[in-house]
Amino acid sequence: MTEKPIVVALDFDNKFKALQLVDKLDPALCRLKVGKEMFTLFGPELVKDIHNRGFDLFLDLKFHDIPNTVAKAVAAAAELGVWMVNVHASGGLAMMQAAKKALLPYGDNAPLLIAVTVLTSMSNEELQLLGINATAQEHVLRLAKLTQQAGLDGVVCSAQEASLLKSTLGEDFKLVTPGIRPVGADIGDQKRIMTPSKALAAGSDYLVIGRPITQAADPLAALEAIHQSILNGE
Ligand SMILES: O=c1ccn([C@@H]2O[C@H](COP(=O)(O)O)[C@@H](O)[C@H]2O)c(=O)[nH]1
Repeated sequence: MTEKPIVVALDFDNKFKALQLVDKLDPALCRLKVGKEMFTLFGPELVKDIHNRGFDLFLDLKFHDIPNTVAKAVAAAAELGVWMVNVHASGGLAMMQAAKKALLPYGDNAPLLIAVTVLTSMSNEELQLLGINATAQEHVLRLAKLTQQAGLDGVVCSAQEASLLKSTLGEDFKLVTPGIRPVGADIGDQKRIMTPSKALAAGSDYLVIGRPITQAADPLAALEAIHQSILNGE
């Protein structure tokens, strides 16, 4: 199992409340993710606040634009010193290659660069509505192969695709899986879900978990219960 597989998704509209939670968490036990909501509201200052508290940060901005623009955005993320950054694989091979190239000057200090395949909130039916005549699993595999061809470090997918991707693309290709729901948790808008321990058993390297922790009455207890469920293999 990857060291510190849990990535807590900080989706808050209030920086004070977010940092109150962060201050209760231990950077030795989890990593953090900041996405579009918090970065739009609070910007690079929030990234500094989180780094100052010793956490690895996944900047989940899912860049999707022409190659030149994405390359510059990814380099800007590297300047912030984040641990991981992402683009949309559907932006295409040239875009992903440009993003990868933009990180070369950062050498060993470059963030991990991954690509979103099919959002975990999407079902086979929604793909059909987009004119994609493939199942989510087939489309994830296609985009993950393209991502690997572009030289990226891994993909965002659902844990439901993890065993297929690990066996096809190899152990080193990182699988970052949102759509994680502990037994009994509210599913919300997620469609392709799995429990934390099953996701790890299926081959997920990192579990992105937001509302089951952040919206819990006691977020720290919720996180500890997830750790325990992993240790127990539940
Ligand atoms: O396919 C994707 C890509 C990103 N996400 C992000 O992960 C978290 C999940 O939060 P929950 O509250 O655990 O549902 C959220 O920040 C999404 O933007 C995703 O869910 N699926």
